[in-house]
Amino acid sequence: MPAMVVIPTNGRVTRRVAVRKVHSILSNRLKNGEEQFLVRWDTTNSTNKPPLSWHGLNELARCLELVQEYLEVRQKSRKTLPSHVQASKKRKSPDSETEFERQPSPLDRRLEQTSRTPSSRSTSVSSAATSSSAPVDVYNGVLAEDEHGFRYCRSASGPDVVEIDIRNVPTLEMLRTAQRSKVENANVLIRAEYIRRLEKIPGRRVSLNNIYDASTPSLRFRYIPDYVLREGVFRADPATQEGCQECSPHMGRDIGCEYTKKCSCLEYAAVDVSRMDAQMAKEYETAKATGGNLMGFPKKFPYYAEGTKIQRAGCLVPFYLHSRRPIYECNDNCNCGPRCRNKNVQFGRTVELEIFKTGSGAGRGWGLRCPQPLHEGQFVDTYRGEIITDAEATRREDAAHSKTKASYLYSLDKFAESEGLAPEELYVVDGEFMGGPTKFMNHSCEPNCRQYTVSYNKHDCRVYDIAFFACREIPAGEELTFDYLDKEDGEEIDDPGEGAIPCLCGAAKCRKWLWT
Ligand SMILES: C[S@@+](CC[C@H](N)C(=O)[O-])C[C@H]1O[C@@H](n2cnc3c(N)ncnc32)[C@H](O)[C@@H]1O
Repeated sequence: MPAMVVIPTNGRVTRRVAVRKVHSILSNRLKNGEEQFLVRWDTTNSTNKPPLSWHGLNELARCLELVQEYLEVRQKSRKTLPSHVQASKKRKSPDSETEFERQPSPLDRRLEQTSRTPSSRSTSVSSAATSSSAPVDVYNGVLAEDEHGFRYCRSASGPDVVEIDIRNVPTLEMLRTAQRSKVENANVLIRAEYIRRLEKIPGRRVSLNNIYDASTPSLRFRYIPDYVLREGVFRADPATQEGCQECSPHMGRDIGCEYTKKCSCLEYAAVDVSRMDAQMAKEYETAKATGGNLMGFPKKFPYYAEGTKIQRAGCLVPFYLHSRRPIYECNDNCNCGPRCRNKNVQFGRTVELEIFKTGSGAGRGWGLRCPQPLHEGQFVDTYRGEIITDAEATRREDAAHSKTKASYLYSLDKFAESEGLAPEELYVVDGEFMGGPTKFMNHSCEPNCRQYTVSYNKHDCRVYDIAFFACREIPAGEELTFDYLDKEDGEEIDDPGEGAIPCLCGAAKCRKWLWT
């Protein structure tokens, strides 16, 4: 059942609009001091006269996404409006549409004229406005309520209906009014809604900070705790998720599976040559040369244990930090217990994060930072999103017509070479429309974080986690960045390609372009 739709506001009753019937928002105005938005309603047939009606923010509380999209377009078009539409700079932000000098377009004049003659009928414009001064509230329809009590506008015609052709909307008059009408309350509500959603993210607090303008990141973006698998994407059968069985069942944060040398989760982990005697080192060299089994050799554990270097507990050890080796964590099927120190990323984020506006001077849009200092090797968060096929990723990239799209796409290609996977067999994570706060991590040519492959199932070479770790000590409040290119030192770098985005990371060794 839908939530209650009638809410009392200042003694009045407000009905929410039927969100699913809303097509888009086309304009804004102030009426009696209230910020209102012109809603275009969906129709079953294509028509040049779809129903349109003006509604206040109380009624639109459930379609703030559309209000935000409209405001973004309005903001962009403000810069490109012809001068005769732009507000005179001499006048100071009038609060009401009656406060500025009007220069009605022919259509506006007609609307105005017909609204004064209720009985007149016109093929394109008619009106039932009872007062000549009353602004028109509904076009091409009449207000109605659906079966749940939500308000909408349905198509109607007749002498009482003001008609308008959608091709003329917004009219010049509407554009002028819109440009001069404040939208402060809308911006405040949009920001509050975004913060409400951030508060629902599991784990430590994620906050929003923008000292530069009234904008808020898109409400279209959905925060999700785990990957969303799209068509044609499959995870390996959970039965293949082998757990280590020969490890002791009481592994804790201070001791881990590697001491048994039999941990099958660490089977593919890096071998720790420093813990071998001469005999074992010889056997290891032979096994390596002949492709033999490396089980039984001591393995390098990815994370520092509790109690050894207390400051660094859970941080990546330098060997992993400075390599591109995948990290294999223990999983639910392991014998080692829930607190095994070889479990870290799977417990999720443990640091606070802040999404912040970098400012027009910086030019990187929104960014991410941590209000507390981070240690070298400390886990920050994973990258989340929809997992799509390689073909779907190509389709989305082509449809986007912009290099920006590529910066949200991560190919899960870590095991492509070792497992002989063809490019078209690979999956891609798209974090543009749904994901986590790491969506806001910008690129730097001298980054303070790096992305690592973390797997919980060595038999699934196509679905694994991408986890960000601090690659050096990071002071509180420093922007968290990583290198979008992520090449090995000395590895050849391709040309950035046509339409490449200039890099604004500001690093001394900046490569000047964003390789997306
Ligand atoms: C994954 S998003 C990061 C969040 C983004 N800044 C935002 O406001 O939503 C990647 C996009 O951010 C911008 N960006 C990231 N790093 C940048 C950099 N070093 N210089 C310029 N733009 C950058 C580019 O537009 C890029 O396509």
